[in-house]
Amino acid sequence: MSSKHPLSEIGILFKDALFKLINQQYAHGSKNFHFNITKMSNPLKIVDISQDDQALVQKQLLDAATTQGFLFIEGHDFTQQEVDSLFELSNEFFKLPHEYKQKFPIDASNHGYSDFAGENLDPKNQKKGDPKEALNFCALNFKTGDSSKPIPDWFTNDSSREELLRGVIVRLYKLSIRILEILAQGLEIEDTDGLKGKDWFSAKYAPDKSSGSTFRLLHYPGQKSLNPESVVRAGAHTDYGAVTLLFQRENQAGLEIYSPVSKQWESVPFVPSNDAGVAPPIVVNIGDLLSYWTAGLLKSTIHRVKFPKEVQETGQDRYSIVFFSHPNDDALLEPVPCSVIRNREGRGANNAEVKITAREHLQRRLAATYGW
Ligand SMILES: O=C(O)CCC(=O)C(=O)O
Ligand SMILES: [Fe+2]
Repeated sequence: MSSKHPLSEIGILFKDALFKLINQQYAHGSKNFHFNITKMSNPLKIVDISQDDQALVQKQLLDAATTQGFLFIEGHDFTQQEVDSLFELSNEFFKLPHEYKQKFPIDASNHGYSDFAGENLDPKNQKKGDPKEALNFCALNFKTGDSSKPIPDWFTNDSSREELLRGVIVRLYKLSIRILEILAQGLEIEDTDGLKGKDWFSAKYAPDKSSGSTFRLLHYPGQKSLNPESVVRAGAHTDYGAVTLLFQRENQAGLEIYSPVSKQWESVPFVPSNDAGVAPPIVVNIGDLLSYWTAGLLKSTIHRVKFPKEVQETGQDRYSIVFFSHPNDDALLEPVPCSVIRNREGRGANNAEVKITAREHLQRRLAATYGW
């Protein structure tokens, strides 16, 4: 278990206070809170990471990461067919008998099947766990895409399922590293001890060393009979890692962010691809660890999943596929050597008295979520 440290405490106190404020507004039915959600517009930037002008990519990515903390990226190399197959796989898995899925219960490392109501992402404000089920793959080796922990044999008994899974896991890891390199360049991190500034974050991402990185399949059943305004499918939370990548599907909306810019809940829509063969833009967000590491410059934005009215009317299930990218467990979260972060004195990892590892950071966040 990690030892507590004052700055993280301050961060948690701040978040608790913010959650409380949000929930007070919620309880009082504040119009601003409920009805200012812009349904069809997209509050997030879409950044094409394959543009020739990489300096522009760096600027756009950094701008999004320091404002909304969420963005879409296009110019990745995932095909529509691949993402369709992945959702098909997830769909089929969740259709398997409940008794089968329960044979792989989620463990203390966050690996395995998390049953309905098994996870409470907002324990301070929500009595019951979220109405969703999930399958987490942890202890991942990114040279092979394998987990060193048991995963349901439904995947491993079929080579096409296993291949698909492994390939996607490795490529999501690589894409997250690419994003971290672009951010490092945008931040103009200095070269240190033979380490290029560009590699400051990614140097702590050895593919075969243990990390908190998690690949996750999620299923939120549709619930036609419920009141959409009152039901939360995934409680308000921030992600724990460095960056998160998320695939979602058309007509299965529900993701919302508490925007640091507008100070309101905003819907994250599904954005279709411009090219039929290419998968839609991927949702990317900054997690707590990277926010801590960058002394709060990059924003780890609170988000949740709800039942928007249209989804409540159709009774659509939501499936999402998420990759939480974390540095190696032993990565020391040392102050980032660049002027824009150095100037943020006394915050996050800039506090010289407080040096924690990525593993310590993760352990305390998981403990809060699952009530360990
Ligand atoms: O399903 C979603 O869109 C959100 C999932 C999420 O935020 C999470 O699992 O951390
Ligand atoms: Fe999340």
